[in-house]
Amino acid sequence: MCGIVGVISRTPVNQLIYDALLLLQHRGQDAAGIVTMQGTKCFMHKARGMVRDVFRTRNMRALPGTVGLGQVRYPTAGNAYNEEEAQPFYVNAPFGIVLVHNGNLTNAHSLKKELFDIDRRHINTESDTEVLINILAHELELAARNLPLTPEEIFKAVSAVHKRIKGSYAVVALIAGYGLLAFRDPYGIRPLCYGQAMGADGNPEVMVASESVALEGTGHKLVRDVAPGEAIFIDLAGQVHAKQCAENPSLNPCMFEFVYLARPDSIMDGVSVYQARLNMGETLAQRLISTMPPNEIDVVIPIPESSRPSAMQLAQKIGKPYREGFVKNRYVGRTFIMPGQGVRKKSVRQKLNAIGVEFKGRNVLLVDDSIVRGTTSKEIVQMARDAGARKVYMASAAPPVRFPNVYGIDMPTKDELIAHNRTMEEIRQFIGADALIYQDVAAMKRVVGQLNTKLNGFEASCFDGVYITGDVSAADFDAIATQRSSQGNDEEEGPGRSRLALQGESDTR
Ligand SMILES: O=P(O)(O)OC[C@H]1O[C@H](OP(=O)(O)OP(=O)(O)O)[C@H](O)[C@@H]1O
Ligand SMILES: NC(=O)CC[C@H](N)C(=O)O
Ligand SMILES: [Mg+2]
Repeated sequence: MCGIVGVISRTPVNQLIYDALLLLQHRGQDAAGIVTMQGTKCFMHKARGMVRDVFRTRNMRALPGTVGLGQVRYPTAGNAYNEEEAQPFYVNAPFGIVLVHNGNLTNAHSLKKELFDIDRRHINTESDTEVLINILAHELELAARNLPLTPEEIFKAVSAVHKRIKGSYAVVALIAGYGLLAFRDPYGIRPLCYGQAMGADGNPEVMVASESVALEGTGHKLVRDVAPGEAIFIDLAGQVHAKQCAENPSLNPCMFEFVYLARPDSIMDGVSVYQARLNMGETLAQRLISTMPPNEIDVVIPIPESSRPSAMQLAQKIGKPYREGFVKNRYVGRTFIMPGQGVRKKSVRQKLNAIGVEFKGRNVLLVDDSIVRGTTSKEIVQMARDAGARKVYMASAAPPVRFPNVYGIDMPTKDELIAHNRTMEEIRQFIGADALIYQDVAAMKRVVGQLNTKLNGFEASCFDGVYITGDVSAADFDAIATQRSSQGNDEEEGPGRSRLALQGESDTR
């Protein structure tokens, strides 16, 4: 889950894209990049780090033009430390294409070989996005017959891309001299929406983004989500052309977006993320009431940040006070999307600190949105005990995460998941809680699904083991897991340099 954005305006877009990326920062903390286009010339700046660290005044000045796109990266292929894998990617032919991608291709390894052997294209990084842009370039080359390039030809190329690539992808691409292309995989796994605003000169401006919060926060009005399999092409005059390019599209957004990834103030595929989290809290409360007497609980405490809506609703439902027992250091990013277990573990303690008075002598119910590797829960339960809690119960607003994810969440192997091959009792012992309660898979799907009856289902493979695209082979799983683990994502940054420091450091460029 990276954050992507693209915009077509009549006035400079560098600041607008920067602002949108800041609003999408929660989707990727490892690298950021922007490309703008003036005439047919493209300008790019990308580097490792958070948005505020990557773009300095002089970088912003070097991004002229009224069309552009940007990305914040959370790697699911390749390596967090490789600057060359930061997005956007660029190919010079045909026309000049710049592309940003959120998702993960499950057949990147075989496509890479096909690109070299048949299409005569060389891929120089481990990034699946480099594969994707080359497939698009190849298909656009075949589809474009005469100049000028038409939207129909572009859509033909996207149809061909859908046939070749597998996995999840929300894409924004800039075609030099023509405009902005956006498309979404046929299952609608990763989110993509677009909106409009009156530009500074009174002309309409169109923005495409991963989440509606990026549109809203930059003064754009959400028009709609891009449909699964659909492509939209926005020409340089700001006119939006749209076409369904997939044969059997079906809307199955990633459940983990609603559980954790997205911001609560976003509306995704017609579902309010905030409401989804409230509903999960409510149904978790019902489950709790039926398995454990609420009277044994003195207080409900959320594990900041993402669990707050669920914890609040749960507390209200069981009639117990909701208290903020942990303070979050606002300068530490999200731990789950940090690369490497070592840094994730260290970061939990640096990110959260207990307020003793909320724990002392009490039976506390800690609520998190999800328990994935158990890094957070294990630390937090101990912190609650250290702060004087009598009993520490733990509740997860999502069901156990038992299966790897291959669609854009970086958990490619079963063994890293705390709930894989462990009984409830074993998980409880691992995290050290006095009791442990999880959401139920069917209940979660029901209470989120009821928020938009037009959804065909969810991509919820990490919870139920069902891979929605139905085409992930054992070899694909192996290739993805091997590729990730061979990339040294757990490596230290260098003498004395922690990842945390890197994320917040200022530089004097
Ligand atoms: O079991 P784990 O492997 O620890 O993963 C799950 C935890 O990670 C996430 O928090 P994170 O700190 O990333 O972000 P948040 O501030 O949005 O909650 C999530 O909200 C859980 O707290
Ligand atoms: N999380 C994502 O969407 C990652 C995009 C792409 N697979 C990368 O690793 O850069
Ligand atoms: Mg959390």
